[in-house]
Amino acid sequence: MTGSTPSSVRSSTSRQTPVETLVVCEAAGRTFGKGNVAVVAVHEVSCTITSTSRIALLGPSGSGKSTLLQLMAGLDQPTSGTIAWPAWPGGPFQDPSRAGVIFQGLSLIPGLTAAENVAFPLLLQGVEDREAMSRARGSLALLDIGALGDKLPDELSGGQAQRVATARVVTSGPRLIFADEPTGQLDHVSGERVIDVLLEAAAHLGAGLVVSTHDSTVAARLDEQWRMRDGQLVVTT
Ligand SMILES: Nc1ncnc2c1ncn2[C@@H]1O[C@H](COP(=O)(O)OP(=O)(O)OP(=O)(O)O)[C@@H](O)[C@H]1O
Repeated sequence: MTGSTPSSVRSSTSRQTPVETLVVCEAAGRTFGKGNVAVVAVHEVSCTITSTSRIALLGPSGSGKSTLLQLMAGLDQPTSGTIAWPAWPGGPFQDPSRAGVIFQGLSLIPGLTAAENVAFPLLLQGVEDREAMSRARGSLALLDIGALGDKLPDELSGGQAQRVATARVVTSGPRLIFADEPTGQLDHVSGERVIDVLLEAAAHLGAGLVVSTHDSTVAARLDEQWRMRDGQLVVTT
């Protein structure tokens, strides 16, 4: 992206640390259900995410991308194998300054405006109201939706809500950013903008970034393209 570092991100502490291992999956698997109805969503995946990882996760619908992201974010538990977060032995759980997830579906808090939704994790971190709202509005502007700060989630289109969710994650300054098809509902220009913001935030925060996508143009923006098929990570380039 041309231009300066996001102000909302810039105001977070800059982390110029060496490469750090953030997630280690060892033969991790996730099976839903039991017996005849069991679905193996993720099968024996071994991989490592570091603070400099910029990974696109590709694969057909149902291949296990979302499930793997949820496992790596600590939002779900493997039914086989292990997942570890060396920097946080207790896991990144529920801490927006550790891991941030941009979900596929709607994840905004209904009663809060777009700006309040973005500011919310900052308030939880103890940032003062005015500062939190200012940083929230800065992030919304960065994603070209600065005019929507006072709208409620149900007044937003799917693509606008997706960008608010992106703003919320990058503003809270996580060390791991997981984005599940963050450009799925966006036109090309808006999608490029979202990827710009994610890459800049990851660089500034020293955060590992994993983006699941069906869009090869989006995938090409990331350093590595990982492919999933039937729950397995089949190619890592
Ligand atoms: N909570 C669940 N209960 C039962 N099955 C599930 C659950 N979540 C996912 N699955 C199944 O696990 C498999 C992998 O799903 P997942 O959502 O991870 O795929 P995906 O690659 O992200 O798909 P898409 O590209 O469509 O988002 C699918 O067969 C899906 O139906």
